[in-house]
Amino acid sequence: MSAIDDLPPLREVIRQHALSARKSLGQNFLLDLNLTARIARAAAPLDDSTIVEIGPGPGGLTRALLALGARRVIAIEHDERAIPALQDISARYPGRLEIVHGDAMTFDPGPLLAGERAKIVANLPYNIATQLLINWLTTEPWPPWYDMMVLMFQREVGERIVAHEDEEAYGRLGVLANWRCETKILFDIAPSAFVPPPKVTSSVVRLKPRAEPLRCDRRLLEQVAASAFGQRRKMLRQSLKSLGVDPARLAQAAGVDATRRAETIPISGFVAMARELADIRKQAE
Ligand SMILES: C[S@@+](CC[C@H](N)C(=O)[O-])C[C@H]1O[C@@H](n2cnc3c(N)ncnc32)[C@H](O)[C@@H]1O
Repeated sequence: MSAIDDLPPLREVIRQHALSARKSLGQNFLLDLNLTARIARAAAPLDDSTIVEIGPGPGGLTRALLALGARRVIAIEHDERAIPALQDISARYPGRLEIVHGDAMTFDPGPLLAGERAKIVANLPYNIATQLLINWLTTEPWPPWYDMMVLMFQREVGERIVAHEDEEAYGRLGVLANWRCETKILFDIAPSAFVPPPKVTSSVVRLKPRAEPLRCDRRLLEQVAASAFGQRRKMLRQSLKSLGVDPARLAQAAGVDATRRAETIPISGFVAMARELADIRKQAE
């Protein structure tokens, strides 16, 4: 019997449903239910909450979320082989698990949530993890439909998500993530905890949406960050040329030193430049 419920151990579930891991689906399963419970607890309080889980696979994290009290779990899984295993979990927790056989890249949970607040919790498939996060971070309107995200990434991606100015991992992802959310790496998980083990260590990251991020146009902020970090070793007066405006004028109007490099500019500096870019482009119309 497992630590968290009276369902069969995950190794048995995997054998029973012939769920041999597929690399193309980013499948690295977590079989230790104490670890999945630790991830689920990071999204506390779970009582009364609705969880959107991406990629439940054989259901280790799903079981932890339900056993720890999540009122409703909407689980989106691409691999049809996992659906019967998830149906067994649903039978153990009647009315609390909704299984969606679909692609998280295109699935919109809006209609299922019908205005209900939710949290996103997932051990993400690494091949699409960053793109999924960007999709959630660029959701409009803001504040978004979720109150919290607790997500597992390769540690290198986790470091980019939480990075601020003057840190090596600081880049476009850090600007976007920390502009809109408070971010934190909670703990690491060693490759040996997974079946099959990935090549690198994983990190569990929590992101809490800011109610009022510094005001600017999200698309322009992304453009400025992409342009500045596209040539991260160059001064802004060079790297911002791709925006099609005078970089020195833009930086000066934003109160930013154009001889500095992208990696030294705080998020407030990028926001200021995005706002000035909007003004300069409007004047040019
Ligand atoms: C890293 S595994 C995690 C499995 C399970 N949650 C665990 O912790 O053991 C990623 C899961 O995402 C699923 N997946 C991959 N691509 C997907 C997609 N586009 N949409 C939904 N699920 C996907 C995989 O089939 C797999 O079950």
